[in-house]
Amino acid sequence: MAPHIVRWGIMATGWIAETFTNDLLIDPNVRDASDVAHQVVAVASSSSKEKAEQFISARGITTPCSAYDDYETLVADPNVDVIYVATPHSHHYQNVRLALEAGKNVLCEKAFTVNAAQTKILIEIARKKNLFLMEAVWTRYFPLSIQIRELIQKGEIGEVLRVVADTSFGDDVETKWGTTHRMVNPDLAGGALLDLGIYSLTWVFQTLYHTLPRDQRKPPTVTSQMTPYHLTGADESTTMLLSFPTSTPSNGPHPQQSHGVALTNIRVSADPDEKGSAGPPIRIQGTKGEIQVYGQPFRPESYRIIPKKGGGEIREVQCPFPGNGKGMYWEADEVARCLRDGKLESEGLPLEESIVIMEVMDEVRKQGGLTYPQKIESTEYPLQL
Ligand SMILES: NC(=O)C1=CN([C@@H]2O[C@H](COP(=O)(O)OP(=O)(O)OC[C@H]3O[C@@H](n4cnc5c(N)ncnc54)[C@H](OP(=O)(O)O)[C@@H]3O)[C@@H](O)[C@H]2O)C=CC1
Ligand SMILES: O=C1OC[C@@H](O)[C@H](O)[C@H]1O
Repeated sequence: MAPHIVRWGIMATGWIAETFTNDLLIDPNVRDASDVAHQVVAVASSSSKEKAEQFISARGITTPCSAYDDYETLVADPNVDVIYVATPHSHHYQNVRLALEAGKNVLCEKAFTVNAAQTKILIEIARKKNLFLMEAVWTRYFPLSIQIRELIQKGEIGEVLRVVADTSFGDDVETKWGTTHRMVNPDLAGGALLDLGIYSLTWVFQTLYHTLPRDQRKPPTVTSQMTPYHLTGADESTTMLLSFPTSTPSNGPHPQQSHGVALTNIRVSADPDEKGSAGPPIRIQGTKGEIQVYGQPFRPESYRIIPKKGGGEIREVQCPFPGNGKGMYWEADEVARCLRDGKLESEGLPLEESIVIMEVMDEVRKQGGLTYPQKIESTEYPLQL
């Protein structure tokens, strides 16, 4: 059967737009995804048309691909099926809304928006207009993540009661990020939480929340601490403790809560020697054993299943990246399949779950006293940022 072809429009030409587009251009057959195919048909840069043209030629795109010098023209292009939004967090609400208002489906980089109120409005608009919308949390679509969620659902490690996830870089923050880089710049909704902490939350949510039947998923309570970066006020370190209700009293003697510990830091590393000597950044602990995940939490490479004593052998599973990809093609394939099947959201990360995660981050910022400039917290539209 012929593959379902999706025509992408790329909004912005920065680092992740390059990486994502490179992955789109890898032949899906190398990852056994012959049911879908991707074409990059338009690229827009708010800086200049030349930048968009350079982006297209640097990727070696030889099929017809339009270059635009503004996002408005991109979202009006009738050849585009779906827009990939690759701008800083601060701009997601305005940029996604622009695309939705123009009738386009959207895949938007993480963190979805600056706050949950913005996310909710985007979802409302997408639903009203029958458009597909998804937060691009790529890690969720890795075969590794899918396998681990299935193992948990099959009861491989029993009831999962605790998950620890650490997404931390040990950078010389002042030298590496300065004050204006999007990683630390409050004007761009920078900081460890929205940039990296979301991956720790992803691991906590995809193991403790997403693995439950939908009607049993309940938002967690959260307590947290935050350390501001002295030069900008954005968080350089955030530590979160989440507590999920697990069962009703009628379920008998089971614990009533599972705990997620979500860590993020840009000054101390989860993997200081970059050889994994510090141990797994993710531990998923159940009553019958543990799953440990290795590699960066956003791009894990392997996992180990450690049964409780007497429960069998340790198993190690390597998860390669076919075609030398970064691993972003798996989320792109998910978008293509959803569009093919007429789905308006992805099962891997339902919109309701994106809202709950944004609400957790709102609460953590409230507890830590981190607010961003009013303009980027606003739900007003359109706004010139
Ligand atoms: N999934 C992943 O692994 C990763 C995801 N990300 C996410 O992707 C998004 C972008 O990050 P990244 O690509 O690293 O960022 P970059 O700074 O490299 O690129 C952002 C691009 O957004 C456009 N832009 C529009 N307005 C602004 C503005 N006011 N300031 C800066 N840029 C602007 C620019 O493109 P132009 O001039 O062409 O319009 C710019 O090149 C973020 O949401 C981030 O969290 C980032 C890295 C990895
Ligand atoms: O999303 C991300 O994942 C990879 C990191 O290097 C990057 O800073 C972050 O934005």
